[in-house]
Amino acid sequence: MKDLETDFKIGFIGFGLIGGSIARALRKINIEYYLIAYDYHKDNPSTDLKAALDDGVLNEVSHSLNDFHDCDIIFLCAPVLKNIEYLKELKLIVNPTCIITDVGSVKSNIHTAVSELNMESQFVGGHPMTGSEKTGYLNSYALLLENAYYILTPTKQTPKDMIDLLQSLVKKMGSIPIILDAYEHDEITAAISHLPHIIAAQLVNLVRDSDDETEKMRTLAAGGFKDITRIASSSPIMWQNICLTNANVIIQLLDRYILSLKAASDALAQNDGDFLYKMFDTAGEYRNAIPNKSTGMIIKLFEIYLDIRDEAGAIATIATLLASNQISIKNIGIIHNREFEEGVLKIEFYDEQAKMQAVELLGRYNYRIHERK
Ligand SMILES: NC(=O)C1=CN([C@@H]2O[C@H](COP(=O)(O)OP(=O)(O)OC[C@H]3O[C@@H](n4cnc5c(N)ncnc54)[C@H](O)[C@@H]3O)[C@@H](O)[C@H]2O)C=CC1
Ligand SMILES: O=C(O)C(=O)Cc1ccc(O)cc1
Repeated sequence: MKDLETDFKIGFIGFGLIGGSIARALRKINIEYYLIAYDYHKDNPSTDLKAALDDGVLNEVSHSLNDFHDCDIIFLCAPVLKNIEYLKELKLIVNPTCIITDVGSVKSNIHTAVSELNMESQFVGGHPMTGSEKTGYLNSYALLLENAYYILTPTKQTPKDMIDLLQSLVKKMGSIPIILDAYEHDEITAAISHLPHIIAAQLVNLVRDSDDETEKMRTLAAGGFKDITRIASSSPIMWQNICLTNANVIIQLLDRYILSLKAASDALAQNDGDFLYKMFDTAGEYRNAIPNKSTGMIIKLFEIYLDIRDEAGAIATIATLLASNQISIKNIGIIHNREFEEGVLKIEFYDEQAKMQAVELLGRYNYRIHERK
């Protein structure tokens, strides 16, 4: 087995937010790695993959899986049902020493497929516990992986040197590797990830169906609603695949959740103040104890809120000030609903350093700045 310093050839099948972020992180680890991605679009080549070639993140884009025959590692980064479909073909192509890993949000299904294909000696399941509702290479960035837990689910037959190598690579990407059993993984992620995505989607659908043609609900939707429904903007195909492949575990939790909602409804009907108080109190206590910084499934937002004068050119002045100090803005916009956020202008930066520089600069110009803790 090669060590991490050598010139690996690393393949990607599926190259969006997660595949792109991993490739960017690998490129930072070792400029010599040869990174190749599969383009499954037969007719019109993917613009994302072209961009990655132009950026120097990828060395090669190929329409043929045969070009992956000499890969040292292959990352499967497509929707979970698609990842499984590639195993059979890869088995006929790759060397037995090639580590095949995936990044899918469900693990037991791919382990079952790997075992049926007798590929256990070269497979290690993977799942970076980080991400966002955004998709595609253009939204990817190496720092996405930093300080995030990265779950690895080796099989009983995965050689130790393959597990060690992948663990080292994960660490070098800035993530924190954790080894878990595939079934345990699926129970945990059903509760903390899969169920919340269903709840967020159906809550948004409920509001959408309750709104009338004046769309007051949509207009007035406040911070709390937006906080708990951000993930409703996630990729429909990705979440359809996740739900279909972890259905049994999700159903059990969903049924318990429905009972808990019924209990809340009964408490309201019975004017049961004790129940309602306890419901909010226990939830708040647990929620407040979830680590807020650096690790876990929390996307890192580098944003600030500013009070600005409601006059022409106010935003342009700030944008110019930042640009002339080489501080790039990722997003900028007025917050019309001030129920939650203080300040009316929201500015998002690419990283913590840019945010700190902006805070310092705008502070010097006497802008009132609010940071969300
Ligand atoms: N989005 C997130 O926050 C996280 C996603 N994951 C997992 O990562 C995987 C990829 O998700 P993202 O990168 O977020 O999605 P994405 O939508 O950004 O990227 C998926 C990529 O797969 C490609 N693709 C679709 N069908 C394909 C096929 N048949 N063959 C080859 N490529 C195909 C798409 O063109 C796209 O480039 C999924 O399995 C998901 O469960 C894991 C952790 C976090
Ligand atoms: O956007 C978020 O907060 C997420 O929950 C991202 C996410 C999506 C899927 C995963 O398997 C892991 C993380």
